[in-house]
Amino acid sequence: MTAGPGGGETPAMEAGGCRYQFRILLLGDAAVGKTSLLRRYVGGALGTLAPAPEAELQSEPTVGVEFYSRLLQLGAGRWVKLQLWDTAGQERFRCITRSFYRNVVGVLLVFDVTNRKSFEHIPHWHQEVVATQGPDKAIFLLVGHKSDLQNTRCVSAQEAEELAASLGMAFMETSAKNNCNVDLAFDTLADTIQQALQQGNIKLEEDWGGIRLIKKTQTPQHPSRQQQAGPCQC
Ligand SMILES: Nc1nc2c(ncn2[C@@H]2O[C@H](COP(=O)(O)OP(=O)(O)OP(=O)(O)O)[C@@H](O)[C@H]2O)c(=O)[nH]1
Repeated sequence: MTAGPGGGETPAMEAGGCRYQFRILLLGDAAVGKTSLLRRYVGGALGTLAPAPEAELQSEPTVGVEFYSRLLQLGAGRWVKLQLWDTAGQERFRCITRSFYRNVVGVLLVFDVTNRKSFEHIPHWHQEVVATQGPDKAIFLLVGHKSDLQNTRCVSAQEAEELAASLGMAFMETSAKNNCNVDLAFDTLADTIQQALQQGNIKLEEDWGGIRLIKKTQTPQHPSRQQQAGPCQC
């Protein structure tokens, strides 16, 4: 898989078009690193973020939901637009973030490997989405973030893998600081969604925004970031 910057059209895009849009949500407790992970992924497409000094990672708590996008080539000239929704982990924004659960096809459930509570809350985050969407609608990936902090880790990879297996999803560790597995996490989720779509396990539905067919003219001009307090209308 290769990723494009979301800007200028490549020959592959011209040939294959950007046919699908996958909506992907990042969920997890406050300060687990969702925004940093997402910015690293979107920034990586532009080639502007080399492994960064820690100061570049720091971000203000997310207010409501923030939107990003990135183009991704899944092979054979097939491009998808990933619409990436970064949610606030703070409880006071929960009513806003919940309104976004229904129209997503992919969810990165993020915990901080140095924060046990954030790991223990993962089944709750998972259940919130499943209760809104019904089972087997969204594809989940469990992400143990801040893997660079080995000395203060309090969740082992093995127990995270066991939790992921019990919830029927894959598990991966990432670090925005070291740029470890960041692309791999998003690309793996997108690839799994694409396969589910091809196999008919996930279907396009008119009244569901998780996957959309989009025209070439609707491809994003730049990786973008917007902030909204209500559901996206596009
Ligand atoms: N060591 C380390 N710190 C990180 C990493 N990713 C994020 N952080 C730090 O973790 C803190 C929280 O990061 P955010 O990206 O704002 O976390 P968030 O989950 O988006 O937080 P909310 O918006 O409040 O839900 C910041 O101080 C980041 O610098 C990482 O990979 N390694």
